[in-house]
Amino acid sequence: MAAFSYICDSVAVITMSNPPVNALSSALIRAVQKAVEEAIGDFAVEAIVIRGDKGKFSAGADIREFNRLERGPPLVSLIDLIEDSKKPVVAAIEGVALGGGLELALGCHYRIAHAQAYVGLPEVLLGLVPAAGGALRLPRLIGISATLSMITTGKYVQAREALKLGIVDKVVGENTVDEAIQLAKKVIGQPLGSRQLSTLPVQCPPNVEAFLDEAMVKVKKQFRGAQSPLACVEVLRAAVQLPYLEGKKKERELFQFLYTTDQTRAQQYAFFAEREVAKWTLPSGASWKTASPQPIRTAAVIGLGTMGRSIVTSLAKAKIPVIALEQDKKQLDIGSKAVMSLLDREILKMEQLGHTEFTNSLGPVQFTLDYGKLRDVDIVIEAVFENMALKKEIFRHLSGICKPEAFLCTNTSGLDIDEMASVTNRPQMVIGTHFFSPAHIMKLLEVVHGHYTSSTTISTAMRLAKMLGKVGVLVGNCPSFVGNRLMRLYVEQAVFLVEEGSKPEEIDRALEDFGLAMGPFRMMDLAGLDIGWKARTEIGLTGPKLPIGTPARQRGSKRYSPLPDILCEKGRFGQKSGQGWYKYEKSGGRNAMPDPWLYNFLSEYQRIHNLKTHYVTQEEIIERCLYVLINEGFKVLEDGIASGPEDIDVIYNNGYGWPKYTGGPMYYASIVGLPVVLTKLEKYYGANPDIPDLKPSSFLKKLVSKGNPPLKEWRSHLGFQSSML
Ligand SMILES: CCCCCCC[C@H](O)CC(=O)SCCNC(=O)CCNC(=O)[C@H](O)C(C)(C)COP(=O)([O-])OP(=O)([O-])OC[C@H]1O[C@@H](n2cnc3c(N)ncnc32)[C@H](O)[C@@H]1OP(=O)([O-])[O-]
Ligand SMILES: NC(=O)c1ccc[n+]([C@@H]2O[C@H](COP(=O)([O-])OP(=O)(O)OC[C@H]3O[C@@H](n4cnc5c(N)ncnc54)[C@H](O)[C@@H]3O)[C@@H](O)[C@H]2O)c1
Repeated sequence: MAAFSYICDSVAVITMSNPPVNALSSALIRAVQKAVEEAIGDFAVEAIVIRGDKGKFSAGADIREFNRLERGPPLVSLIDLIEDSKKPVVAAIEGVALGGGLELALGCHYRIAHAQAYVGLPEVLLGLVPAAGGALRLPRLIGISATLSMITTGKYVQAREALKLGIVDKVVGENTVDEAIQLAKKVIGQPLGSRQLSTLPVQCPPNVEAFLDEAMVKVKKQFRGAQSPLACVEVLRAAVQLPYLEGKKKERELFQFLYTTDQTRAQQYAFFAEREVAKWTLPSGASWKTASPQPIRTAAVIGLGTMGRSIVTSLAKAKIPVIALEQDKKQLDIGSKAVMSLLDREILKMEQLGHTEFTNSLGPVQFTLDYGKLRDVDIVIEAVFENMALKKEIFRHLSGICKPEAFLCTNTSGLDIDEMASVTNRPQMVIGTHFFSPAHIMKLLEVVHGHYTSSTTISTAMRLAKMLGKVGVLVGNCPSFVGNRLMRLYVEQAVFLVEEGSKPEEIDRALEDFGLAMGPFRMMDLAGLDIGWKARTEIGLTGPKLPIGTPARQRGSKRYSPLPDILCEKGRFGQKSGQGWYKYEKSGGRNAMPDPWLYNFLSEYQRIHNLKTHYVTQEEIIERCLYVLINEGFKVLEDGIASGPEDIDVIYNNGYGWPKYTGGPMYYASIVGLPVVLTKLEKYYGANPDIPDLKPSSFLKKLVSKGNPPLKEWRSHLGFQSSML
């Protein structure tokens, strides 16, 4: 840990060093402060350049220090010291300048960035507000509107966009530090007043108060339930209404308030959980440290339906050349048009952000019907219909065609990976890569490890996730894997509650108020009710394979609701057919409206089946839908399908619209308290003995009997004997 300096001509170059991301720990802040003071006091120095070691400026305040009691020197006074310097200070930004890192750069008088660098104020993603002057200096530099968009979303802005916005003064392709030294030399002796951002007026739109009121309404709607985006708007209001020094006080107050909330603790947990899951380990001892990923230089995707087309786009965005294959000319034409339109949209987005060279930097896509073209690719991702016989036929075929080193992946939502692997000549190189829709946007990749899958294959699939900018989570092979296995029970519980007297919109509202991006009924309507119907028909839960005489609302000894099947039989597939659990303005419409037809239909259904309805409270909706999901999470841990609660939380936070500010379902359970979750499950199971999924899992019971240990200790109570990983 050091901030070391050298003098080049009359320019002192101060390097911040705290691997791996030069986080501004107390020790680093102290070291930089000392180096800056020395440079300011040194007669031989006429200008200063601040840079980060190993190609990274700084990822901001050291989050690992957040929970420590002792505090180092404040970052705020270091930044003030830099801004007040009479000698010009230039930030040479390589890699990242995030949070406190960007705030430090904003304290510098000039900023030069490498073309590949990113800047941003992502504090909101940790449940905080920028608190080292970022939300006060940035609007003085780029205006309220652009600052609002950056600090409420926490988005990372690439150098060229940062240049367009005015955050940096220059973008360079190479030698960032040399360029910064040249600039520093050039500006020696020039007045710095206009470069000291805290002294400038805030750039406001005409009716700024109305603008901020409107922003508050929008942010409340967009980030339902999250506190920190609202605090970001408040901080901007302070920037507008108060002189800089008073604004600083307000910024500090808001930070200190947020700092004590459950939301920030949950979001920090979620941040570290995402890093934790990348460090996979198998009971065999193989791990992310020992296994070597193989290079992925080329890829192929089979099937260009909903998923295939967005997987191709995701690969192209990561600059990986792709061969896209379909079953016949008609599907190939449809699929290739869809891919080209997705790629065009990506290019447009990037051009709008100032990336003129982006067009050349998408991976090339080649469309074909010819399997022979797949001979030399490094990896194939199959995304055809969810049908085992078809998938096996394709895997058998690929096995004969692809080079022996090629990895064979399936995007199945939940079919058996081992069964597919068994028909190939390389079962150790077969793996599930379960993308989420739309694959070029959603951050999650569930990496499904089969019985035969080698550690090299796992390592390569996890590397693929990283190359695509996704979070890869390694899970074991069981029907529906982790995400969908839990989701099925949650959705089923919601449907049971409709049978019992609730309405789809009441259930959606309760769960959306809890913070989920979309309630279960709107989600089913969006995804298409026919998908689940097809799957249930295939396994004989409904349709012609269902044995004659099976009671309508029972399968074996378990309760079953035929409601979704009946809606499909009536052609109500959701948005695509203009009606499902809701009605829509037209087929393909998105505006979900409660449907009086459904109310009549439900009353009739309840009458026919002689169902007693009751008033379903918001509390019951939340508890039954979420606790059944959490209970299954404990079973997944018990079965060794996920290696820890963090894996489940990362899956839900990134693939299912779970509100990150509650940390994820397992973290949420730990906050509610496991004894509470257990008691409620016992109560609901007692009232519904025909819903065995409500029966508390033995792992949950074990944890309660061990005194409700904190989440980070759960793994130690698991043992590895049942691990499927
Ligand atoms: C009134 C009081 C005043 C307070 C002042 C407040 C100042 C400010 O406003 C608050 C902040 O800056 S809040 C901060 C705002 N900043 C952010 O939110 C930035 C968050 N960071 C990121 O977005 C990504 O990590 C990067 C894009 C930097 C690198 O991505 P990548 O290349 O894919 O790599 P990776 O795998 O992601 O990370 C590698 C390792 O680095 C670790 N680590 C990372 N950042 C850290 C940090 N700040 N700290 C500590 N550690 C940090 C990470 O855990 C991992 O460690 P491991 O032991 O190996 O597991
Ligand atoms: N739709 C989702 O939200 C989603 C999410 C995750 C995973 N999945 C899984 O992804 C897979 C694909 O799902 P989808 O929704 O994209 O299906 P889809 O029906 O939209 O597309 C499947 C495509 O595969 C093509 N295809 C069929 N047989 C083929 C063959 N022999 N050779 C080449 N192409 C062939 C079809 O022409 C079609 O274009 C399924 O396994 C599904 O379970 C779907």
